[in-house]
Amino acid sequence: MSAPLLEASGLRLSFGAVPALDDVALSIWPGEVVAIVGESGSGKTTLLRVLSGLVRPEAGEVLYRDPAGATHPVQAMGDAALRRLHRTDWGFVHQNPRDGLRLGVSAGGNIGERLMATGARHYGGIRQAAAEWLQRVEIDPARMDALPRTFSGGMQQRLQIARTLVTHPRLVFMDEPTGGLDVSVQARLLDLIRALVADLGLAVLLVTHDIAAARLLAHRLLVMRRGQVVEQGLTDRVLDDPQHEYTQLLVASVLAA
Ligand SMILES: Nc1ncnc2c1ncn2[C@@H]1O[C@H](COP(=O)(O)OP(=O)(O)OP(=O)(O)O)[C@@H](O)[C@H]1O
Repeated sequence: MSAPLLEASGLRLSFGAVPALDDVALSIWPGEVVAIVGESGSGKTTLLRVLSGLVRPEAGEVLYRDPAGATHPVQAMGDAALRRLHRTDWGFVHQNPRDGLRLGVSAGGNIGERLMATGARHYGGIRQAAAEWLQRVEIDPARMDALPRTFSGGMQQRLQIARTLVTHPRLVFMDEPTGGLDVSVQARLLDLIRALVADLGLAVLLVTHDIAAARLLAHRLLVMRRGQVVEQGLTDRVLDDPQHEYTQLLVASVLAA
């Protein structure tokens, strides 16, 4: 009955002699969390950027299905339509919160701005929603008027997540959302992401080199190596019974670490 939110096929992109994407296909359904794992340089971030329309592939197609069920080739969308999509039905959580936040705007403003971009106008209502979202991501609403630069790295990342989710996107792209944080902070953030994803029924495309994070969050895994998907399947199947030699190495190196 349901159909994929996003369907990609035949994606290719090279940087010089390096094939960052080599005939990649992928679909994601509503409410599904798909992790893209692989070593550094395997093409994960490039794939996320192509899927979200930020970078154009040399070949292949990405189809976006809107809430009414109509499909649109992402690469043919104009800049304005793509920007609107990124503010409404899609969200993007960057590894570095500074890439997803406005540092000169208060914490509440960072959340409120997204709501205003989707048409909210009532100041009291926007402030109320911002306070609720701060609470939801475990930031004291009393910090509403503080600037994000006065926040710790973990708090900034939680604020970026609140700013992204406040407009209830159906699909969220996450690029190493816990990268660069202390291990204890990572664990707490992963738990928070897991709870929010389940509560909101979000579909998430998660890029990570952290197999434990993929195991915790993802229903399905894609393993990338040198621009190709070498293995994919349900998370537990791939991690407990890896078929491809490279996946076996990846899993073994984590277990040995
Ligand atoms: N803008 C660019 N210019 C030149 N080469 C690039 C560019 N972006 C990516 N590459 C190359 O494409 C390949 C894939 O890079 P990508 O960043 O997608 O890998 P990744 O799996 O996300 O790695 P990491 O985990 O280190 O972020 C790498 O060899 C990288 O050096």
